[in-house]
Amino acid sequence: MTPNSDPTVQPVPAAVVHQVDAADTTLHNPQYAVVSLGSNVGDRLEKLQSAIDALADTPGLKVKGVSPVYETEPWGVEPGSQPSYFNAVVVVKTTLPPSSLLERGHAIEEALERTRDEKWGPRTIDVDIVTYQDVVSDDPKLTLPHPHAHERAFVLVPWLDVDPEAVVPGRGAAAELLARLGTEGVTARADLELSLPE
Ligand SMILES: Nc1ncnc2c1ncn2[C@@H]1O[C@H](COP(=O)(O)OP(=O)(O)OP(=O)(O)O)[C@@H](O)[C@H]1O
Ligand SMILES: Nc1nc2c(c(=O)[nH]1)N=C(CO)CN2
Repeated sequence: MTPNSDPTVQPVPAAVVHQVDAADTTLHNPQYAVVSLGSNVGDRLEKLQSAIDALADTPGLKVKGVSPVYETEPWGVEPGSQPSYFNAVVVVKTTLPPSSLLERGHAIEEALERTRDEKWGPRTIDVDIVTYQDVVSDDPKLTLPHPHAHERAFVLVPWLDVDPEAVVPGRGAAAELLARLGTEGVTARADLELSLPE
């Protein structure tokens, strides 16, 4: 039988071949992203762990590293106006594009009953995309790197624990940025631990 003589075999349209090839490239080309987690309402450690577990349950995403836990003074608000945060940083390897990773972050925030009452208000959980590879974008829906990452010691300190060579694209080495900022208000909670899901 010649290749095209079987009447049950339909030719695959070129557009579909192209899409499948593109998807295949993505599947074989996972990207690294850095995600910052913060909680200052409820059982803060449990919220961070639930967010990590939910990230690990995401198809197309593997959690590669989880930082230690830090207790941090609320940044960007009146001192004493909010409870302290627990913060951590997670490194993930993913085939999800940045927009889908953001959507997943929002879904995790919703599942953990995050409310959005005020800018930088207290929250059960905050899931921020710090970097997605070395992508730079000023889209307000997803700004990359995160527009405040370079000025937040509560992001840079745990990030440097999991990646001492970390770089904020367009801003420079995280270690140098942190040296300028200082680590005041960021305290290691060595008595607490987050686990990397199996
Ligand atoms: N890198 C990013 N990571 C997460 N959200 C982002 C990012 N860039 C832009 N956004 C947008 O910011 C919007 C507001 O996010 P959110 O309510 O979590 O802000 P916030 O946590 O109060 O402040 P901040 O973003 O300064 O930490 C989101 O709906 C999202 O579309
Ligand atoms: N210490 C600390 N301060 C914050 C945090 C946070 O996660 N930790 N998140 C904010 C909004 O995303 C605003 N301020």
